[in-house]
Amino acid sequence: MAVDHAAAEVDHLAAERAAARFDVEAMKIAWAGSRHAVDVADRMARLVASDPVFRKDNRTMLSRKDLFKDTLRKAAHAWKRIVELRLTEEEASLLRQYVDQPGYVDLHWGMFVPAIKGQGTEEQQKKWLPLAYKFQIIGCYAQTELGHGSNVQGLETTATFDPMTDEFVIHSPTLTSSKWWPGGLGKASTHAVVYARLITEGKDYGIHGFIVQLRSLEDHSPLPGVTLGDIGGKFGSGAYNSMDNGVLRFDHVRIPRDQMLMRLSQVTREGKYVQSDVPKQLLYGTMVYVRQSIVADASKALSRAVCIAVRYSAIRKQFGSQDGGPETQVLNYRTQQSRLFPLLASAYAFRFVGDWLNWLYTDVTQKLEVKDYSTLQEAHACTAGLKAVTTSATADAIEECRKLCGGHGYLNSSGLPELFAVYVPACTYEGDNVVLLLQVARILMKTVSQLTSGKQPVGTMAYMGKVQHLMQSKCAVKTEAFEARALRMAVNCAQNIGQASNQEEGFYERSPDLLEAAVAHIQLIIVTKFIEKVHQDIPGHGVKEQLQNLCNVYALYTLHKHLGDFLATGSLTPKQGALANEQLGKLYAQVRPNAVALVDAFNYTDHYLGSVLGRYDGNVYPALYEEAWKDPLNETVVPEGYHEYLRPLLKQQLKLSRL
Ligand SMILES: CCCCC/C=C\C/C=C\C/C=C\C/C=C\CCCC(=O)SCCNC(=O)CCNC(=O)[C@H](O)C(C)(C)COP(=O)(O)OP(=O)(O)OC[C@H]1O[C@@H](n2cnc3c(N)ncnc32)[C@H](O)[C@@H]1OP(=O)(O)O
Ligand SMILES: Cc1cc2nc3c(=O)[nH]c(=O)nc-3n(C[C@H](O)[C@H](O)[C@H](O)COP(=O)(O)OP(=O)(O)OC[C@H]3O[C@@H](n4cnc5c(N)ncnc54)[C@H](O)[C@@H]3O)c2cc1C
Repeated sequence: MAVDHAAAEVDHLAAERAAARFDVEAMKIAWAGSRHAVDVADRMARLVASDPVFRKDNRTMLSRKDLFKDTLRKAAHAWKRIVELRLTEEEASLLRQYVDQPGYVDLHWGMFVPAIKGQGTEEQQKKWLPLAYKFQIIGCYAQTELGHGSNVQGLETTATFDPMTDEFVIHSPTLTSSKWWPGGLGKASTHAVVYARLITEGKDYGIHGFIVQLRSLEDHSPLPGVTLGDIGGKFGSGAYNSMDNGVLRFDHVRIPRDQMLMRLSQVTREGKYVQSDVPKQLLYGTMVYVRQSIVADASKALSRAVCIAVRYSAIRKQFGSQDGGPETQVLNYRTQQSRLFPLLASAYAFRFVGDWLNWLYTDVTQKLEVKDYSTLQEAHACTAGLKAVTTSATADAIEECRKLCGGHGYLNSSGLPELFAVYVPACTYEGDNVVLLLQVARILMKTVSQLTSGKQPVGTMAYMGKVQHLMQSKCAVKTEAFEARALRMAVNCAQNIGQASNQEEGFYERSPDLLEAAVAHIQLIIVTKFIEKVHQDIPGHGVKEQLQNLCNVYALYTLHKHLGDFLATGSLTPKQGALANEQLGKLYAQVRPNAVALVDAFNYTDHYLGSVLGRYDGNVYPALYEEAWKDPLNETVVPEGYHEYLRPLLKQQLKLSRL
């Protein structure tokens, strides 16, 4: 009976796949970006999935110590494979992604190396990068302190130049100046890029980066004057606990002068501070780089959750049978569709805006090389804003996917609890989302204030130049409604701030509204980039149509969810709002037969998904049943503790009942 039932579920996914109205292989290419991208990702995913060292199904059952050791083992094994197989940078980075276990390597490659590349001189790069590339040193990014994370200018660690010895003295003057949070710092790193206040000739020049060795390269013990360790267990079982986020204190630790990252500014042998002719914000360049990669990462995390929820919703049946006929797949419920399909559309939306952001980042970097700083603000606003909007939406969506899977979604074996626990700090790290949106809002206010002086906004702000038209128009076209909403919200905020006695006070008072204006601006960017994508030539039977549908779903769902904004700003009439909702229902019906194929296009292996509910073959129930028995609690039939705590209790009850 159980076996028959399982076979029927497997057939269900086959039937879903057969019903799809587009070419899945071509959609894989549209999702990944090219045939090459599909092939290389597929190869790396299979390499990881087929290697027993990379097994991760027991991860949530490991103690913190075992989990950490497992992470070290996986990282070392991954490196061995990368070297043995002579993998390219692209292949190696994909391999690490598919290993799918947060660890020191993420910060080594993701922040330590980029910080040296972005802020080190050529000479410094020549010295340090080869060591890092060969893992002769392991580095992390030590910026945040116990007392300050968001307010980078408020950091307290000092780097005081000593002209007598030509050294900097790195010191933690207070408890709150202890470095706190850097990943890889707690147990693994030998070096760090440390951000500290540069003091020379008695003057504080603010925050600068320094390369500091922390541990002996012989026996890994902390160097004299360095105190360091792990900051303790974090949210969720397994999850981010594989990472050794650390604490670090310095007691007058000396480093040579040439370990200050000197691309942006220098200290001479005599102790003179020299500022290069580059904007000082380039100090924040590593954060900009990581924020853009976090946007690409959002679509990965979201698509994994959606893949699990869609496949399981096609398998799961509840109600709907009369006189013993088949029950309804929960995917057929309109409510399930209206909760799930916008998330599917968001995964595609974030994927494409992530690609565009990567293009923008590359373009800005090339301009910086030739000292063109004109697009720096645009890069900051787009990376900060998109990082904030996509990570918040993704964290919420993973939790929604858990609920969409009912009770079984709460099991670790569904993969969703761990995915959520690993993902949710993305709303905080690399800039708290609210803090980042307020940065976007500042730039919006600056842009609005310049409109009257005739300065034409450029890039993603260009629409604000159509101020006359957008403030008055009735919007018939979808993008125009998004533009009008964003602009009118920004202009409202600017007018309200203008009425305050001083600008800063006004900004502070209006910050909740500013946050919403920033979200509106960023959502406009996401919608615009999705539309631009579907206007491109996209090969493959039915692929463009599916993407067009998803683009409409994303835009109309966003519009529906924020209808209050559109109505309050007069960007849409209530009637248009109601029509949009009607339309959305029709679009869901078009997505329905394609849903399983649309998540197949992500091309994830079962290993990477890590979910019994999201299995490609749909064989969910036997897998769930089998998985339960693997829990250490089931190693014995009678639990440990029975003799101490259950038996005496039960015997006591027996005695009492005999009384
Ligand atoms: C396992 C899953 C991993 C998934 C990740 C996937 C991929 C990532 C790859 C690798 C990474 C690996 C693992 C990732 C895991 C964890 C990593 C976490 C690492 C960290 O977590 S690492 C610490 C990050 N910590 C922050 O993120 C602090 C946030 N806090 C700030 O960032 C600033 O502190 C701010 C901006 C709030 C205020 O700063 P402020 O007070 O100095 O500035 P102010 O507001 O006065 O602005 C003055 C002028 O600078 C401009 N401006 C500001 N920022 C700029 C920028 N970035 N670029 C260009 N211009 C900028 C303004 O627009 C203005 O311009 P103007 O003068 O023209 O108006
Ligand atoms: C898993 C994880 C990994 C990390 N890895 C690293 C790392 O490798 N290296 C590193 O240096 N750091 C790392 N960090 C630190 C991280 O970058 C900071 O935690 C982050 O920048 C937020 O700063 P905070 O903790 O000071 O938050 P706070 O700024 O203290 O935020 C607390 C609250 O105050 C609000 N708030 C703060 N300022 C304002 C404002 N101006 N206006 C309105 N509201 C405000 C925030 O919205 C939030 O609600 C990591 C953090 C985590 C969780």
